Amino acid sequence: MIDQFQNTLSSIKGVDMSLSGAVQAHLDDLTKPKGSLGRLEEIVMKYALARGTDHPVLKKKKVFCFAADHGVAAEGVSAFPAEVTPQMVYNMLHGGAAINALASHAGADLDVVDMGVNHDFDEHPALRRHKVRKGSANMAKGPAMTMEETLQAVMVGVALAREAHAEGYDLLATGEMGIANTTPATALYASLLDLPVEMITGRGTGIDDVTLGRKISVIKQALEVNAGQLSTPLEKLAALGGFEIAGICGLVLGAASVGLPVVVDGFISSAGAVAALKMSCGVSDYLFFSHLSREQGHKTIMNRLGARPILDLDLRLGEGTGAALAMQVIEASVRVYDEMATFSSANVSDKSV
Ligand SMILES: O=C(O)c1ccc[n+]([C@@H]2O[C@H](COP(=O)([O-])O)[C@@H](O)[C@H]2O)c1
Ligand SMILES: Cc1cc2nc[nH]c2cc1C
Repeated sequence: MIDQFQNTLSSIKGVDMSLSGAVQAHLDDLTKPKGSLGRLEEIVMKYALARGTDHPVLKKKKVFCFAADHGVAAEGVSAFPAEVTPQMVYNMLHGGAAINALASHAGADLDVVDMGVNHDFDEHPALRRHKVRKGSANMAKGPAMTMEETLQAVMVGVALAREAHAEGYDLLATGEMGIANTTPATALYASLLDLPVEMITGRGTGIDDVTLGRKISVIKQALEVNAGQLSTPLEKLAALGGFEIAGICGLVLGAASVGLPVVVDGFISSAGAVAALKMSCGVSDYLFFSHLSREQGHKTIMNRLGARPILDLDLRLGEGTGAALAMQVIEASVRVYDEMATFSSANVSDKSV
């Protein structure tokens, strides 16, 4: 498994920047003052470079919502009980979650991926069954996952990205569902980006002050207990992550390895993406951070990465909701690039006075 993982990393190549001249020339030839479509121009440039063409197409889109449970939930770090994880998976399979509405609005397909939910699910067309274990171990007492489990979960994400590429998808998005998962996500950020725990620990599903204090202590304890096994990004992911976070990390790596752009959802998805970035910096050419989560710390983390998320709507739900919305902005960027007239074709003067 480690060989497959290393092969994935070595197949990630940065984009061919030599295409940027042709893309910029087309953008500047469209009937608008230069640069006046602002970040839409930046977005279509990134999308075109990731796709390796100055005639990019964006038709097929898919959101992967990775679900898992977390042993650290037993420390009382969430406002909701762990049973909500499988209950929300059923809600998604029945079409009743926010991500169902927003993926449908974006014209994106939705796959729910069971990476490690503490429940046995029957087969369902929208459910991908890749359970590694029925929930991670409590990271406050030891590593959340073994190295073998971590690699297995990462390689599930890689395989899903490659399958989507083979099926002709143009753009992928991450999402997640997992009660307590802001706790491992925060521990990962603290370790991967060397950020103070207090500064980046937030209220997740809506915890009170007492629970917030406990959550901070639990994260610090996890960093201490696992201190001996935090040398590489993969070790950090194993000790402090979770099955859905590892799946997201794999989806990002797999997408980058086949030249497919991927839209990263909020606080927890970004942790999987940051793990992938630390494993291979070439990944950044393929990543769109969809939105700035309301979750405390996300702004600090985005600033640390030098990333500017596409949207800022005070979302803090996860599931892939912000990513589905941002897919529509990316699609809008590609459509203006593709559909607008040029100065010469529309007989509009391109000279400013
Ligand atoms: O994506 C976000 O920015 C986000 C921020 C806060 C909470 N969540 C969601 O809420 C759950 C985790 O919150 P918690 O309090 O149980 O750690 C999990 O199911 C996430 O999808 C998601
Ligand atoms: C109801 C509910 C829905 C969610 N969706 C993502 N995380 C969630 C957490 C809760 C509690």
